Amino acid sequence: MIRLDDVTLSYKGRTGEVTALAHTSIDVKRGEFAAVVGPSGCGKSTLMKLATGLIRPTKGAVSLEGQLVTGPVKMAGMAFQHANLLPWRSVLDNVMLPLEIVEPHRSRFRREKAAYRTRALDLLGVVGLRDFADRYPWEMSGGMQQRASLCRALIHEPALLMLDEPFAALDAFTREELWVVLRDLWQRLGFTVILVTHDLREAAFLADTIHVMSARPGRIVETRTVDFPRPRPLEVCYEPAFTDLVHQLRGKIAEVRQA
Ligand SMILES: Nc1ncnc2c1ncn2[C@@H]1O[C@H](COP(=O)(O)OP(=O)(O)OP(=O)(O)O)[C@@H](O)[C@H]1O
Repeated sequence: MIRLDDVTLSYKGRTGEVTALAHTSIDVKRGEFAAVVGPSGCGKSTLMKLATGLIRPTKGAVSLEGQLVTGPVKMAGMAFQHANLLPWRSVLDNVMLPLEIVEPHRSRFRREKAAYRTRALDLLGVVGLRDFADRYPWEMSGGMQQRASLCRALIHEPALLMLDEPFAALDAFTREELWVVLRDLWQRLGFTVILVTHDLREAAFLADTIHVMSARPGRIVETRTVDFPRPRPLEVCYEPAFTDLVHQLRGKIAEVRQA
């Protein structure tokens, strides 16, 4: 589905060149849930920008469905640490925003507004916000806003969902609720995910594959397959095998931070 082939990315800053990623290769299969973890500043956000074509690699290649990525990709939905909902639009209108921008929906949106509205309401139903569709973002908690932001990222049915620390600003209980929401959305809709996170438990609970990155210049130093059976209940997080995996990941990150 998406491949980074021996990618290096250097930023040209005022104080010279900064190599954010060096010789990074990653291959995410269609429908796979991949997580990327690593120390602060290791280039996780850079990897997301490369994968969605927002920046071009200095060396190496990025391809999506076998096609070289040369500009911003349309088939990706994105969500970030802050929900960034527009305060003057209702939750429903926020969720429908990409439909007003992304082709081919944009051309159809006016004609088929009722059908799109039904799709948005269905999606809000899946994340438990059906009754809040007419509310405004400032009337909702951070967790509710992040649920709406996930719906907005998925409304145009992207094949690829890119998540950059989407739950980092939430308290521990809300974060776990949102893990379950994301797990259920992914199981129901079958999109491919790349999740960037500092939270090793989050990666271990949600992902099929975890890529561990080294400190700058970032590179993938380890890829782990997570084979806890699905559907995974939250209780899996209290099993010894889960705790062992999280400890091993933590150990690896500590090792590469010191390297
Ligand atoms: N536009 C830019 N110009 C120059 N340097 C940049 C630019 N964007 C990022 N960098 C540098 O590249 C490195 C990687 O940045 P990036 O944001 O990808 O890391 P990150 O792993 O997402 O960080 P964090 O975990 O702290 O969010 C950092 O050292 C950063 O300072």
